[in-house]
Amino acid sequence: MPSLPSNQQRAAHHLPHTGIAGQSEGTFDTANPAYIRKYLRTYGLTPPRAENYETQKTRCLAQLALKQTPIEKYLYLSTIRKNNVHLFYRLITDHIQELTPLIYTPVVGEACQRWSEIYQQPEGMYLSYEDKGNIAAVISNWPQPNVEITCITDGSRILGLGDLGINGMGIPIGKLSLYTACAGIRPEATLPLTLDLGTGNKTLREDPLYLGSRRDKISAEEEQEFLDELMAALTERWPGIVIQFEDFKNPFPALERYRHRYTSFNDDIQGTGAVILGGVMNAVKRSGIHPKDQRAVFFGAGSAGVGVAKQIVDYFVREGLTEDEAKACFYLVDTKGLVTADRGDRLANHKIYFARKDNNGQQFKTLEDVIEHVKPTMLMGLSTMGGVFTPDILKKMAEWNEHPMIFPLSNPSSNSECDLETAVTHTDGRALFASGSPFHPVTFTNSAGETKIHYGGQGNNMYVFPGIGLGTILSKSVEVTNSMIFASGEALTHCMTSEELDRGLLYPDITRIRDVSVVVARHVIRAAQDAKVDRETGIHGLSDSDLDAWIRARMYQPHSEVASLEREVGALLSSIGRPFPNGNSYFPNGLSDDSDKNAKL
Ligand SMILES: NC(=O)C1=CN([C@@H]2O[C@H](COP(=O)(O)OP(=O)(O)OC[C@H]3O[C@@H](n4cnc5c(N)ncnc54)[C@H](O)[C@@H]3O)[C@@H](O)[C@H]2O)C=CC1
Ligand SMILES: CC(=O)C(=O)O
Ligand SMILES: [Mg+2]
Repeated sequence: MPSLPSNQQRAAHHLPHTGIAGQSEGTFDTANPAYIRKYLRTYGLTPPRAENYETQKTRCLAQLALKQTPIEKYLYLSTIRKNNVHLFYRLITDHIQELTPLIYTPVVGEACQRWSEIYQQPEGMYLSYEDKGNIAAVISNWPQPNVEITCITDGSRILGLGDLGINGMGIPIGKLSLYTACAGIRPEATLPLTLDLGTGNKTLREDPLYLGSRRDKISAEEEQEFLDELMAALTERWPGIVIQFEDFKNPFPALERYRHRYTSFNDDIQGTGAVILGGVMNAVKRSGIHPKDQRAVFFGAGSAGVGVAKQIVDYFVREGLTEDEAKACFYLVDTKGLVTADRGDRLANHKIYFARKDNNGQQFKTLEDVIEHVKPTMLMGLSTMGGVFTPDILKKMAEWNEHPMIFPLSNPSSNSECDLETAVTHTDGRALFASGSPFHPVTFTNSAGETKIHYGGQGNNMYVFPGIGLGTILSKSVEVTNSMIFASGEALTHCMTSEELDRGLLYPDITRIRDVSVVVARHVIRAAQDAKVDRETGIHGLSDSDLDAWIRARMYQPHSEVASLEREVGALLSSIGRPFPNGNSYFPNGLSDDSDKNAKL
């Protein structure tokens, strides 16, 4: 007769509660019925009543409401994730719109600024420059055996907040929480990773509470050697792992070096490029202006600015423009003004592609000058400079365009180049608007006396990276190709409902993000198949609806965790000829099988 699992087997199945994100496995879930608690050996360790999800949620939301500050709310939610990971994800998925700003931008920005001050528990892995030569050994300390995706930062450019060193850990944790909440990647398959490679932030280095090394930032060559060892160590331990780079100050060299060698992508260049591509495709359609007549001013010519501009070039080329014609639609601006070939400074490599050569020796120093010169149809903000899209600039955009595209994309909210209300007010309610961080809807009466509620789109890579990760994992792709990235952004245009279009949205309603991630993942899988980088060949012949169903069946559902535990225990009981217990009451006869005497409560 098959025996009940030994304590060791149970322990392996339900890893001990160490406080690492994703590890609590619902062990102490107050929704677990008594016989499950007995199976898990947690009977008596939680209050007696087995409650339903709604009751749990009511309590959590009431406790959350009692927290006074955003950081208190952030910490409260982190504690729930630590104590009961499934409850955390039930809360987030059921209240995605209200709770995402607390675990992601904008509040994660403040959490990172204060990370060493508010630190309470381990939630990810830290690797230091001193670990060079031993990275594989350190990685072997990560207790979860089956990691499928990691998000890595060195903290050197956290949102628009600058170099925060290891305090940037909030970002990998927040991003990976969204992989789980939005795309159903199992929590224990995610690894938040922060590199302690020194920091150029002197204030942090001198802060006695700072939890990272006091060294100055290592050189680019040292960083490359470190990353070479890290990439090899990660794939050695978890072959097939998807590696997402996030919030590095200069991410271009690593992207070029690893994109064809590892299953990796850069979220700030590629994920942002894709998500804004999706919003721009919708906005261009709405504006009625053909791509050849579009003129785009990008305030900010860094990783995100260049990544976004390049994706839109690809889109314009697909719409019939030559690459030169498409490129000519873009005017990039950095701290020194319009990026031109003859500006007199040595341009960083990533800017050279977009450097203007048609300026006849004239240089344009300020955003206002560039705007007067270009009279753009779209204005993108990826500069980290809050409030630079002034009422004057917005009024001009509305003078020149029936539907000006205004995309202040810098994070967090305080760095947004303008807010929704300012954009709506100074364009007489005609702006096509998307921002990196969310803004509340605005009610506005225009000059014709019409009153309308305006909803800003959230042009944030969170609409695509979860689906990119899911599609890449499920298709077992060896590489994340440009075509997979483009497909993820284009997928967003296929997700809009007629009701969302009527509301003037450029992005699907965030409450539908899990459905959206399925569509994004499907498009990513199809692109991987076309590029022949996938290894999951069994799904090649599936129709779209069958592929969607196949994807959904593989997504983690936090609402099904108790049920799946019940199935597990039920199968175990029937295999040893025990009746399945009725209701939540009591485990018949206790777990007193001879093979596992200690299991008896
Ligand atoms: N909405 C989204 O999904 C995303 C938003 N972002 C946001 O975009 C911003 C920029 O990120 P990255 O491009 O990665 O940073 P970056 O540091 O690579 O680039 C910043 C760019 O802004 C320019 N800039 C800075 N101050 C300026 C000033 N006073 N005047 C003119 N130009 C100025 C810099 O010259 C540089 O070209 C950040 O706030 C980040 O949060 C980044 C990725 C995704
Ligand atoms: C959203 C994001 O990735 C950023 O602001 O860096
Ligand atoms: Mg980022």
